[in-house]
Amino acid sequence: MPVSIPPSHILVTGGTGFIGSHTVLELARQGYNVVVVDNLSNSCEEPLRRIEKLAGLKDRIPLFKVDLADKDGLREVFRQYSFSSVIHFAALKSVGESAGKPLMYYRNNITGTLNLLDVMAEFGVKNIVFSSSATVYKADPEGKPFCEDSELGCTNPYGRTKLFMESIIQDVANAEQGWNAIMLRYFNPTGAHESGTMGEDPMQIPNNLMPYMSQVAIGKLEKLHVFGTDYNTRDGTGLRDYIHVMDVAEAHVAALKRLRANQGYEVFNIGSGSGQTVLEMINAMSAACGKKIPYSEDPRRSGDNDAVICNPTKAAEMLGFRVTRSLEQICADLWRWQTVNPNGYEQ
Ligand SMILES: NC(=O)c1ccc[n+]([C@@H]2O[C@H](COP(=O)([O-])OP(=O)(O)OC[C@H]3O[C@@H](n4cnc5c(N)ncnc54)[C@H](O)[C@@H]3O)[C@@H](O)[C@H]2O)c1
Ligand SMILES: O=c1ccn([C@@H]2O[C@H](COP(=O)(O)OP(=O)(O)O[C@H]3O[C@H](CO)[C@@H](O)[C@H](O)[C@H]3O)[C@@H](O)[C@H]2O)c(=O)[nH]1
Repeated sequence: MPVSIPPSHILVTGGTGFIGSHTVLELARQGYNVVVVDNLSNSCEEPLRRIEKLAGLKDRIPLFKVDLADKDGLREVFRQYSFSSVIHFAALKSVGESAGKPLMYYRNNITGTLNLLDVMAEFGVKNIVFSSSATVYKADPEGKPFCEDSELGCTNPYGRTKLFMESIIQDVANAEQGWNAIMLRYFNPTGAHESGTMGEDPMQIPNNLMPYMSQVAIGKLEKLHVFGTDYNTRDGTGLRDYIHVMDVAEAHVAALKRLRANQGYEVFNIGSGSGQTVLEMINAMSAACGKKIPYSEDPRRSGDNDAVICNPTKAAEMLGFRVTRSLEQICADLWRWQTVNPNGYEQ
């Protein structure tokens, strides 16, 4: 009798969140079998229903409502499915909140990652793509683009959890044969899926520029606060490297393929290579939605840097990854998502 081998799956932690859900969509579209683990602390199940429709799936995407703190719950997922790789998005991500609640951030992000790595090792799953961030880089006063070997160092607990998690994964990969680990350091993911059916759905008042701005544009918030006009940039406002969330999703599929090259531990920047100031983003979003976005010029937000730009060369050369979506598309897709879903996934 031939033995039937169960199909292998990709485990996506945090797969109902903003970047996770767009990545699950891209994986499903490319024919991968996906299983999601998420405690739904910052998301809901609805994105999975929308992915199933968009990708034309006949079956539901399995979702385990498990907290990564629950090691037994995680083991049960690994007992039920055979995984070839894990994409690990699940984390708390607010820089400001992390300064006030550092222990919550260290506990959630680091304990969660330790448990995940333990269970992966127990079940012999040794391929991982990890969500890291440009926040791990030490601020550069001249605003030079960051390369993967630029100096590291960050000033907030959230960023430090990312640095620690990178180091933990690197140590595990160095200690034991067979691990392949890819750290993706994203710059500023934003935008939404072009269908207008998926996007970012902040549970509270958004902290980040683009979701805040789109809620101002639709009239849910009164005006945008421009944090600082005296930065060392072309118009004095903060400059960042914004990247379409579907480009970020595609970078994950490229990274999954790269895991097969058995290169051990690798780090890649994921950004466009060019930056826009806050005032330039206001103009781009105003053009997309056809109305003025009211704003006031306010003092700097503590901890912000002048310019944060990516050098994307390594990802282009080794992952074959390049951004294909423009700033105009980022704003148009974000606006479509906001107008079609003024209350996010809540219906
Ligand atoms: N959005 C950005 O600008 C950005 C930039 C750089 C890096 N990142 C990183 O990318 C990842 C995804 O970010 P996002 O913007 O999609 O955030 P998100 O909050 O939308 O998604 C994270 C998901 O993880 C889940 N989660 C959190 N802690 C968990 C736990 N202990 N157990 C199980 N599930 C848990 C949340 O419910 C949520 O669905 C995060 O690791 C974040 O730090 C995000
Ligand atoms: O209401 C707002 C929000 C932001 N900004 C400015 O807009 C720029 C972008 O800010 P934001 O969207 O909050 O992104 P960052 O502070 O660059 O941080 C993001 O990008 C990092 C990677 O570069 C990630 O690690 C963080 O989690 C993610 O929040 C900065 O100059 C802010 O000062 C405003 O002027 N008004």
